[in-house]
Amino acid sequence: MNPRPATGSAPGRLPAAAPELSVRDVTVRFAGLTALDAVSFTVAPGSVHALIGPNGAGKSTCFNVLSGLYRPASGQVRLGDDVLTGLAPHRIAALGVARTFQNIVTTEGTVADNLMLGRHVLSRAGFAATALRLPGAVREQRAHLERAREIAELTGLGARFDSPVALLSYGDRKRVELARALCLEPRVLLLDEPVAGMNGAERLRMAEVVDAVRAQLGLSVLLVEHDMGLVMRLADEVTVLDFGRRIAHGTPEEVRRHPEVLRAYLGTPGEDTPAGEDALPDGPAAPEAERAPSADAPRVPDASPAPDAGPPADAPRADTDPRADAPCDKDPA
Ligand SMILES: Nc1ncnc2c1ncn2[C@@H]1O[C@H](COP(=O)(O)OP(=O)(O)OP(=O)(O)O)[C@@H](O)[C@H]1O
Repeated sequence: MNPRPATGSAPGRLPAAAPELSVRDVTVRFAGLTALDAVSFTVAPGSVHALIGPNGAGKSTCFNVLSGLYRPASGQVRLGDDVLTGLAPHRIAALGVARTFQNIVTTEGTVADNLMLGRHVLSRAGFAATALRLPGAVREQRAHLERAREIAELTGLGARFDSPVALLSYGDRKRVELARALCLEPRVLLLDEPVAGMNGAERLRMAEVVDAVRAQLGLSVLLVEHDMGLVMRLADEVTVLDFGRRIAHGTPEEVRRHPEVLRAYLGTPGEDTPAGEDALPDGPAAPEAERAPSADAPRVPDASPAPDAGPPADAPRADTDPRADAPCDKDPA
């Protein structure tokens, strides 16, 4: 495994160029349910790649595999030459893969405090040196603080750097979450529904920030998002999942007219949509209950594991369980 360049020694430095993130034939099962079925895709260096699909398609499960929360039953994830499959979340983060979560958990401390938490992984000074305020440790802290401030500026939080997070608007707090992930100096950023719950202005702001981050830091972004307007605007490539299978892949324009994608989202076969007409809505996807049901299956699978053979009781649900933030190393099968 290639050790990651030590950004801790030069906290202001740009991260090394993003290597390719490759997901190959990844399968995850929860008891009898196959949440991911031999899914493959590649996030090209420096690109924004969207992973979309209706509720229950397997997007969060895929993120949990990529960030080390779940171990797949089979398949492999690689970042350049490094195999990520089976590594603990903190080791994956140290190799340059950072993620945000759907639910905001940040309510404590100031923006600066939260961003410095993100820098913690890169710190070289030990606890004692920091506590004793030895000169080297003080210098390092100062450099990290400077870098955290730069990242706050980049994400539009510069003026809020010393503000308590609890006083920020929802959109600002979501950007604190993004900025905290960026403080790890990632080469690949996994964004899990970054605009969920935001109003139109906040969505636009987040889109601008993601654009700026990609352009200025040169990292790759893997985006899970229900807001098709955002996906179409930001993504270079899109992979579409449905019931754990990859049903389409291509540019945003290609997937929005793909018959399988139409079927999955709208419950209608592709030929019902006149040529040239957009397949997917530009705004946020309609709530699941408002969508037409698929011809052959319910669109909201039962999220509960089978009572007799489900995953461990403490397996994190990234979308509902705050413990999903806590590093763990569960095999869901
Ligand atoms: N911890 C778990 N235990 C049992 N089943 C699970 C677990 N996590 C996910 N599933 C199931 O796996 C399937 C994929 O779920 P996942 O959350 O990955 O979908 P998703 O595409 O992220 O959906 P959403 O858009 O609603 O977040 C669903 O059928 C879900 O019920």
